[in-house]
Amino acid sequence: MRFGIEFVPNVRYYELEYYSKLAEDNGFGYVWITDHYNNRNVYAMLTLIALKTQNMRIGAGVANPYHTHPAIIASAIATVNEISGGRAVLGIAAGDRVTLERIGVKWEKPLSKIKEAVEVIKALHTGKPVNYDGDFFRMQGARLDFKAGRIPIYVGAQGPKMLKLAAEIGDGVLINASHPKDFEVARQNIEEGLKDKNKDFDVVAYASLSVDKNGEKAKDAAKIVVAFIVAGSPDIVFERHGISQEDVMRVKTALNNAFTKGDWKSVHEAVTEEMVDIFSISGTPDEVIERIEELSKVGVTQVVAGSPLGPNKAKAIKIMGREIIPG
Ligand SMILES: C[C@H](OP(=O)(O)OC[C@@H](O)[C@@H](O)[C@@H](O)Cn1c2nc(=O)[nH]c(=O)c-2cc2ccc(O)cc21)C(=O)N[C@@H](CCC(=O)N[C@@H](CCC(=O)O)C(=O)O)C(=O)O
Repeated sequence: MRFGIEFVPNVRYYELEYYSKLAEDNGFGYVWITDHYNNRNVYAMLTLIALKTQNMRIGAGVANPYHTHPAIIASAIATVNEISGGRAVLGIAAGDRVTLERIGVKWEKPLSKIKEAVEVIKALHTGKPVNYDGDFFRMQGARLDFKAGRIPIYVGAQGPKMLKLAAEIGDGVLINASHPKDFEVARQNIEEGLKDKNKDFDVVAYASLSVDKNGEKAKDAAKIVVAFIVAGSPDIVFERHGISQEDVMRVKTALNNAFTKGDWKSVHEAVTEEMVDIFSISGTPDEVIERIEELSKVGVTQVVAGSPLGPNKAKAIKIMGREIIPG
């Protein structure tokens, strides 16, 4: 099992630098930085981490070809690859529709857009001149004037068609999920995409994780993040896990109250223990290990620890290093 960690660059750069170094010192093999226009720039942060770490693979988790042209993504991640001595990985996905529409980006045809973007990026990374005539992207003799090196491309995917596409075109897939049931379903689409392809493929559980010696404290710390995941999840996931629409609505209403009236306590009350179990990997080190073992049984090959990591971030990273990530 590989272990990664996700950071959202909504903190000062020196905090991100500290936590990334701490993660490397505690055995994490991958660090993934999210990409939203309103946060610090993903490539600038990846460069900072490249300069401050030695071994961890460092990735955009995830870029999108809506607010950034794939030629720029190709160049930017290749630059990080050069700076890091060949440690870059690229995560790419359709982007967060609400965030993109806030900056007037027309968000349509995500499957075709991702397929074309990955084709363009791969072509540019060969170093040869690229001619490409797609529905979204056109290239006439485009070429990077520096060596990109071999950069694995992972696709962020939740839905069946995107999961299949990820397996067809990618080196791995980043799935925002924490429960084995979701990976059992995803695996069918992945296997369909992998058919007659002879390649290593990294199935990544890009999960909300919260660990502490005190399991209840850990689960409680996960509740706000879980509330956002619940609010953004499709009905098919609630049906799969038997979560009632009433419970979902209670969370959405509570989140709304939190934003309008600052009442975050009601969010904690609306998020059930069951939701924490389904939408996060939370609890004591033993409980986290148990879930990781369950995920491994359904084909997960990398667990990425996403927010909140624990009631205390630094302590949680050290607990992961000491008690969860094998020596
Ligand atoms: C678009 C959506 O794809 P999805 O992969 O299921 O979900 C989208 C999310 O993965 C996407 O929003 C990601 O960008 C979210 N995301 C992040 N989004 C960000 O903006 N920034 C991040 O840093 C980020 C990190 C991240 C990490 C892991 C991860 O899994 C996702 C992450 C979907 O609806 N897929 C359907 C296909 C929809 C479809 O058929 N579309 C047709 C027609 C649609 C039309 O007519 O417009 C088509 O594309 O041609 C499916 O897979 O079945």
